[in-house]
Amino acid sequence: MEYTALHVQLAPDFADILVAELAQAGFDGFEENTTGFTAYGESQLIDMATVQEVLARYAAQTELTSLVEPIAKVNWNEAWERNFEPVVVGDQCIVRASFHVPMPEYAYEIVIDPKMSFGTGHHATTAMMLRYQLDIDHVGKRFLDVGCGTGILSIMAEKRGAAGGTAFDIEEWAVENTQENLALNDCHSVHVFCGEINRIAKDEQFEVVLANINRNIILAQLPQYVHHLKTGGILLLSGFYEMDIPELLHAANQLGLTLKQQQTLENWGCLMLKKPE
Ligand SMILES: C[S@@+](CC[C@H](N)C(=O)[O-])C[C@H]1O[C@@H](n2cnc3c(N)ncnc32)[C@H](O)[C@@H]1O
Repeated sequence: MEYTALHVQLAPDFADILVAELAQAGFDGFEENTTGFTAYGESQLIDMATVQEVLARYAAQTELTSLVEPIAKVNWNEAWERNFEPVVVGDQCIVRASFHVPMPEYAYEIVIDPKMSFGTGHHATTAMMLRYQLDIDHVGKRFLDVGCGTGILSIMAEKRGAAGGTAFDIEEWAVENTQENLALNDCHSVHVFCGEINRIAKDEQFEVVLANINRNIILAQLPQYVHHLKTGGILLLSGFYEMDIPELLHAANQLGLTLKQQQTLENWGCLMLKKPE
């Protein structure tokens, strides 16, 4: 397998948004440094025309330099061990890697070895999803984790007392990583598969649906999330920008959902929605 590394230097204000756009163009690993970041991805999955368009657009707005380099292999263990600091979410939860010292003083200690998957709690969208998971009742409930990445939201759901759930992702490596991280956290109630939401049985419903993906996928799949959500159930959404909230709320209202809470962090948005009884 061949990989591509894209080294980018730019003003920090633009980094998060650019990372999101590059992720949509096929890059799936990001390593921050003091002047920018390096994006990694499997060469054949990267849409280089889109990448060039995106870089040109950012270069017109801010000082940006970039260098594309083919690389044989990414040593993810080295990359994330260099960069992964434990991250505190709310005041009860810590997300750390397996090589950090245990921190049992936190009510929810989540151990993540992310490798190439998204979802360490460092990203604003994951952090906001986790914060809302600390607010909602999971006890005895079943959940659906759409786009599970590292599996972090499923781990939190089980630690919060959920009876079990289903997690899936379109990326095989994310599914493998979710399975590894579930095992690291002694979570055994989650069924994980590689694929899309249409693989969920038509009549299967969940009390909690978690989807931290992106604006376009959420808008396209919202009817399916609602279909698989039990009445009285909670849908948590993130992965979109603050400016997309009105459009997403409108779509959610059209489908009969009511807004319970909303939050924003670093220009990203997160919604807590309810399917009325
Ligand atoms: C922003 S990450 C979120 C990861 C994790 N759930 C979190 O909250 O940190 C989005 C994940 O969705 C996956 N994904 C993208 N499109 C998808 C789709 N149509 N169906 C399922 N997963 C998808 C990506 O591979 C990625 O792992």
